[in-house]
Amino acid sequence: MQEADIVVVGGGLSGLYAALTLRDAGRSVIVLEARERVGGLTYSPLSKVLGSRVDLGGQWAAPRHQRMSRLIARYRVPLVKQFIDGQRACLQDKDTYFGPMGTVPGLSAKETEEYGSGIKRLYDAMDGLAENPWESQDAARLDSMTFASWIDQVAMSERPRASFFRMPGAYYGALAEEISALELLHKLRSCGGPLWMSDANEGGQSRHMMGSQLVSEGIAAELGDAVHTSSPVRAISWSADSATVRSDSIAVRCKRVICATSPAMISQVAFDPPLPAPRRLLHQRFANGRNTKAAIIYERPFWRDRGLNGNIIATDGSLTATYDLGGEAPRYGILIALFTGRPAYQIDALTPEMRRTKVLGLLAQALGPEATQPLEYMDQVWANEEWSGGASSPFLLPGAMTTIGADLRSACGPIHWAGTHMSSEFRGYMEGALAAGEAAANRVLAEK
Ligand SMILES: Cc1cc2nc3c(=O)[nH]c(=O)nc-3n(C[C@H](O)[C@H](O)[C@H](O)COP(=O)(O)OP(=O)(O)OC[C@H]3O[C@@H](n4cnc5c(N)ncnc54)[C@H](O)[C@@H]3O)c2cc1C
Repeated sequence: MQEADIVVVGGGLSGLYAALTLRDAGRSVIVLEARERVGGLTYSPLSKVLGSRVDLGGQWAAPRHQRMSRLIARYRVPLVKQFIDGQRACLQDKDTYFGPMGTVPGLSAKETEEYGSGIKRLYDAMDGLAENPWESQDAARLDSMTFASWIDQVAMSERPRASFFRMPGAYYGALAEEISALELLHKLRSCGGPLWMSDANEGGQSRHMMGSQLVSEGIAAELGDAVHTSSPVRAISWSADSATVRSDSIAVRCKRVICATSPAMISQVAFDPPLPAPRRLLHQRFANGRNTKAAIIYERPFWRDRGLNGNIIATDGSLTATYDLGGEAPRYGILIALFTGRPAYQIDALTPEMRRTKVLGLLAQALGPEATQPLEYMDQVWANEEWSGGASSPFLLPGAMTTIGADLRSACGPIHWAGTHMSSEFRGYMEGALAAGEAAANRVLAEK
């Protein structure tokens, strides 16, 4: 049996950053990661055509994401300004509309005005929340409804209303019909609000990495042989001040444990004694959403010839969005396509070959027939991933935040919690994962 001060369960960004923080403070740490790779929801396979990495998980990181920005610089991860010169396309059934970024091409002036009023209502609701959302004046009411019920209170016609329904999917993979309104509003607030989050000019989508997994790999390299991959944790036995963590490859006795996986994954670990009821109930009330991402490489960015910037959205719910990742002067055409929330349910039901045909068909509707002839196509269905069970971020169901949300960060004896869903800033994002990892490490360090 090995020994360490702290065992971290999960080698995603949150667990790795917790381990780095503890190691830098002089503690001995062991990280146990189930997959054969580190990075969790940051996953950047090699593109054979590009000869470099492409991201099928987290990717955009703005300067406001301070921890992430420091690590990007530290590990020299390629960072590219989002290309947005030209018009975006919007799919509506068989039709395609074109217009400037920041607008929804094809919406009438009345629909655009209704959408704007809805956004104002959303910001008013977000701004009224307390830092601990369960302490907000309106907490009980907002937590008693799904975001779909919240939308019902705003007078909007069909298409602006549908845009609001897609919001939880776009940002967290969730359906409006399942996520607590309080949870969604708090998540959006913690991430800077939807207007900033989706702003590809100056905001949350203004810069993207080409290889976000390089950050996780960089931290893992610093931690060296303290990181064990292919080592899924199956059991944790614990007392007031120590624990033994058993994975498929190793058993470690330690003083503290930080669990940095999604709650759905933690529920598969056998705890002895069992976790206290509030904690178990909390884990059961976190759901995972759906998020499927494709990367498509072309000989050249042919859409730019027609004044298009490669950004496609859809008011018919066929896809969430596509983006041109080539930057200013690309050698190849590089697109990524996102299917999140309800569009992911549709695409995930297809075979890999049918998925490819479907994605290329949608691209061709907006960009022209050349879109059906890529040099390379890759995709990742996150719902099929054994050690994630969905993406892009665990979210709470109605009623949970106001009843057991206050237990979110409490330790259970020697067991502490991390993961992006635990963060009070940029919750659901890579920056949130780092912040939650750092906070968990600091809570451990603050103990005697
Ligand atoms: C398609 C997609 C697009 C995204 N886009 C963005 C974006 O542009 N910008 C952004 O900031 N964020 C984005 N995100 C979200 C971001 O990637 C995540 O919030 C972040 O990476 C989560 O990190 P984490 O460490 O909290 O969790 P995870 O990455 O889920 O890490 C948990 C780790 O625990 C491991 N594990 C699970 N069970 C066990 C076990 N029993 N034993 C040992 N290990 C276990 C898992 O294998 C995993 O490695 C995106 C996510 C996806 C999927």
